[in-house]
Amino acid sequence: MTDLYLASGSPRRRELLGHTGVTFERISAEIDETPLDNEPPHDYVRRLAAAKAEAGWAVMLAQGLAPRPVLAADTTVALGNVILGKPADAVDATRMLKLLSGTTHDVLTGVGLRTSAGVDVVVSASRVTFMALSDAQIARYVESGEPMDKAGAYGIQGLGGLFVADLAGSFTGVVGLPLHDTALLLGRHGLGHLAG
Ligand SMILES: Cc1cn([C@H]2C[C@H](O)[C@@H](COP(=O)(O)OP(=O)(O)OP(=O)(O)O)O2)c(=O)[nH]c1=O
Repeated sequence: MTDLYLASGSPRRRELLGHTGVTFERISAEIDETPLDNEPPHDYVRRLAAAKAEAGWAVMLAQGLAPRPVLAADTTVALGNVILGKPADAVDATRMLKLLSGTTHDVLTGVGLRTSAGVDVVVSASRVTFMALSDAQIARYVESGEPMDKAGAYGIQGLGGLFVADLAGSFTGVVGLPLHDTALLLGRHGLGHLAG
């Protein structure tokens, strides 16, 4: 029997979730990802992870699907209190990469699990240090197209990994679904390899 629904369009999240030992189906859940005025990044990812899980739960009910827990996640890059989401275009990606060049930033991933008891959220926080990037290196990277669907305009699992001089935290959290924290969250609800 299927354990849960994954409210995410991200192929990376689908692949990572498979490692936790749950069986799942995908469900769509679209939400407004605009940060509130002066919203701290930690509060923002927590709110979005919960909202995505709630949105998935609402879709499940509206479509009359079999009731199951709904898992969702949100990843954001934070430079201090500045939230860097997915770049709007190549110019925006270039702006973000210039901000990250030669600095250390936080990558926060919130994971929400909506059950009939409510929504349970965990946040994984990692610190990533970038090498100093030249304008030519940034231009070539933006040209590759890799930054476009990723928070902070880079993918640590791809070419973006070349820029990462140091990582403290969860590699899978940076990619979009922290395996350890997600498995513990699922385990608390009796699901997956870390249940019981
Ligand atoms: C920093 C970083 C982000 N990312 C990705 C993870 C997320 O997919 C994306 C941030 O966008 P999100 O809004 O978290 O997720 P999404 O829109 O891709 O998918 P969903 O349907 O679940 O809402 O950035 C990487 O793949 N590698 C990285 O190194």
